[in-house]
Amino acid sequence: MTRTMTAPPTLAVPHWHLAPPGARSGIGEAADDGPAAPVALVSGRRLRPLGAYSDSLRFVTHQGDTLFAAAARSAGTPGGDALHFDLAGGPGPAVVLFDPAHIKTLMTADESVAPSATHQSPLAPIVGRQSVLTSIGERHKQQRALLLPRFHGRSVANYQAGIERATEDGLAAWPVGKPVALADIAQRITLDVIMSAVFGLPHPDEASDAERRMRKEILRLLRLSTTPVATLSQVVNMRYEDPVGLLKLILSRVDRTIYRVLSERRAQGEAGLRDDILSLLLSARDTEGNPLSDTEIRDELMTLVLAGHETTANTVAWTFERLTRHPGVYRTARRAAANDDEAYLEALLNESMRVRPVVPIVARELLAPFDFSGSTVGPDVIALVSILLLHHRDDLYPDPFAFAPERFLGVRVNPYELMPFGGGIRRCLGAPLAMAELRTVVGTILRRVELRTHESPAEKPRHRNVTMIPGRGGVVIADSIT
Ligand code: HEM
Repeated sequence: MTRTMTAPPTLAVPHWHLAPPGARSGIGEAADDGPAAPVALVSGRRLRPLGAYSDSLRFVTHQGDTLFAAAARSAGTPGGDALHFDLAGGPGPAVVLFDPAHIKTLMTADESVAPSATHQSPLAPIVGRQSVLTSIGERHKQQRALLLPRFHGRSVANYQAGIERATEDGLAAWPVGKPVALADIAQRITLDVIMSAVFGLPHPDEASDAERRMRKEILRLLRLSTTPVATLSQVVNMRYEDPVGLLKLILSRVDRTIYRVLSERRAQGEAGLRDDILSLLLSARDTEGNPLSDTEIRDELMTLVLAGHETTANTVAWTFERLTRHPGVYRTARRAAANDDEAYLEALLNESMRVRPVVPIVARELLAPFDFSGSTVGPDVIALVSILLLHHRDDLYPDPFAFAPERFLGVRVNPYELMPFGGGIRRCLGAPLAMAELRTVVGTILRRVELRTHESPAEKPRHRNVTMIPGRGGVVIADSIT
């Protein structure tokens, strides 16, 4: 991608997602000369617990608006290519990065000085502390090495038939002529795919009673997590490593069903071993020959099921939320899908994940001082990579708020300029599976479903745990399905 600089920013709307296609973000301006001075996003001014909590809540619920406004304010000032803040009740002092050079420094740093901070994320109390997502160091390396082969190359090809079957089922259940939240339809598809990868179920109908109950409880957990009470519970849980309050109550129901599935499979012994991830975990041994405990397996399963389906489903929903508001792009995409134009489909998915990254932020812990363009940051600071801001830099993406898949045609993507799957040794484990699902689900919908385009305002992004999802689930109306 080329860097070009033009006029000052014109993002004159209260919410970033309503910015017109020609608006500039202001992010990516060269700094004036002068000593680098970190720019405060939230100052230490408000030290009263209530003020701190309202800042935390605003950051959780309006992350994009907060960051875009702060980044535009500081753009072009010395040190303005990073934002600093400190939210009491949150992770403590933090720096927000959105410059590819800073991000590369961070992502390629040794894990001993910049480990993942996922164990402090809102997901940690839910998935537990022993999973590939939340562990660090040697344990993370082992967990990742164990699981990686299941999410790469040939293994993903093995899931293809399941992805196609789940997509067919999803289309069959889609009512014509009625508004539907595409996230719901896509979620059923991606949940089926990940459940069969994890639990080896050829079809949901063939699941045992315990497995069906577990699926139901997981769906209930997801539905509850969209409510305002859940957002509040998320803020409350930021202070604790283990779940408390409402979250604890909800999780204990889900956990009971997971442990029931585990004991069912353990009881089946050799006969219970299938070609699935649960079997892999049940037969795994650590360096001393000990099997994984039930809690360790539970944490891993919960991680894979949660990380593995909601993200993908909401990427499908965002893709069509954008397409139905851009009739010209939608027509081009349908033609491309009908002609099996894989390059266009890939560019479309890149553009969709650029403008609406479902995981808008990833975190690392700075255990040593880091130099970001002359500002020394750390130790003991959380570095948050704002994927959302990175993806809207004027210098990398001219007209950053426009939805233009062709910008990615014939372009070799730089991994520090487009990073919907994060980066470094913590890059999304399931990215190849996610891409396979997205190609099939988005491609099939483009080919077989005629969607009504419309001019209603963009859906408001809603922040749920670590994800940014379409506020209404990506509402679309199918005029016909063939
Ligand atoms: C479009 C869909 C998806 C998106 C946008 C996405 C995004 C991400 C991101 C941003 C991270 C954090 C990376 C970092 O810290 O640098 C991550 C981690 C992870 N994702 Fe995904 N993901 C998707 C689908 C999946 C799927 C299908 C799975 C399947 C199991 C999965 C499993 C994981 C796991 C296990 C991790 C933790 C990796 C580690 O810490 O080593 N994700 N994902």
